Amino acid sequence: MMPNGSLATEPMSDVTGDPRVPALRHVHRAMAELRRGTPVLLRGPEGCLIVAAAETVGALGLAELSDVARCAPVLLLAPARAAAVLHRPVPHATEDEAAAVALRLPPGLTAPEVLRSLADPTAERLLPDLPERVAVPPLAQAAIALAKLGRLLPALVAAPAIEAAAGRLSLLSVDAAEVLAYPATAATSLKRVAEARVPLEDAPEARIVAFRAADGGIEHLAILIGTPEKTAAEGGAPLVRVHSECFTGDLLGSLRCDCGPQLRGAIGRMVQDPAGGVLLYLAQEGRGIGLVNKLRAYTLQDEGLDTLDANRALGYGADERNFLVAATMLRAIGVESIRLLTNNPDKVAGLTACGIEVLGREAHVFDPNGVNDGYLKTKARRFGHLLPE
Ligand SMILES: Nc1nc2c(ncn2[C@@H]2O[C@H](COP(=O)(O)OP(=O)(O)OP(=O)(O)O)[C@@H](O)[C@H]2O)c(=O)[nH]1
Ligand SMILES: [Zn+2]
Repeated sequence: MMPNGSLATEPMSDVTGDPRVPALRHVHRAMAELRRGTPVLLRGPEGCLIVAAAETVGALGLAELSDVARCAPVLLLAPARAAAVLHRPVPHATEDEAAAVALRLPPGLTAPEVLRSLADPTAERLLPDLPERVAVPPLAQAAIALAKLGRLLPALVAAPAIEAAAGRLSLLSVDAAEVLAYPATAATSLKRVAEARVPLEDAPEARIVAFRAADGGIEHLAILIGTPEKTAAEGGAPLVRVHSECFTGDLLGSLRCDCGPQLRGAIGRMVQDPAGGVLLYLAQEGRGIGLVNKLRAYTLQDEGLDTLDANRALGYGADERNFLVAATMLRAIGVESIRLLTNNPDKVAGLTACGIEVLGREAHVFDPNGVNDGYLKTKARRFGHLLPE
């Protein structure tokens, strides 16, 4: 603590020569390349794979990819999306096959709009015939992971490639291992970068501490209510809420979810609690799939899927969040034993696995509002949320 009671902020890691920075930098740049439709070269012991996101790639990116490719490109899809495209289950034998299914792309199917229709279940279906399933190239798992990190649909045009050719076109290359390690590396590199007192309507003494990872990505926030650090220093367990950002619910008051009432309700509970509280506001919108994909998931939910199946139909897992982010922030604040405000047993397990001692769970239930009734029921039925009898 600084003499005035504020938390010391720390210089960014590249200043201090953090060895994690180069790997984080490569992966962060690679995500941005995919997002703007530029191919990226993945390197691994098995060779190189040139990939471009089906959602964003255009004619230029496809031409660059073909220049570098050693053979005709395939389309990599997350298995759940591939099953929908092929109208049949897609069993897998290897780790790469569990992460991705490869489909042959006859020349006419590489038009950007056809690729997008294969990637996106909410897009108009343009494909006349079912594509053929082919062998999954090495590094497919990292390719799918990179698209997900970029909050893109997990669907990529991909081909084994020659590294020198990619270099000639100035295409970015990144180690597949760095991509797979990125979530944990970024989470453990989080540092406090700013702190301010921000009186809130419901909590006049609130403070906000901002955290940034060494990749320079989007910041996560901790809202401190009362004196949770003092409670922790004296051996007590403050109340903690791990809240994943929800633009629609938190800011707009969307009725589709229960996030708004849970956010305000958590602050209200913490103000009343003599131990104080920490509300972690994590930049993991849509359970980690991003706002754009959450909107796509909503479209699928309007067509009859529930919140879990909608995520899967997009090629994402049911919950893509990384609770190491929360654990790292709590440790930085000095709070390692907590009472957790949640109905979600996965949050308790996730934080415990990251070394946080969850001494108790407190329910955080709000009545359905007439629109989110099905969503809340799905959370209880399919995510195992614990609701009072
Ligand atoms: N993908 C997806 N995300 C959603 C949907 N509805 C809400 N979310 C996101 O879910 C996250 C909120 O989840 P949390 O409030 O942490 O809730 P939880 O994991 O259900 O557990 P609790 O702690 O019990 O509330 C936010 O990031 C929302 O944007 C949906 O239909 N699809
Ligand atoms: Zn929400």
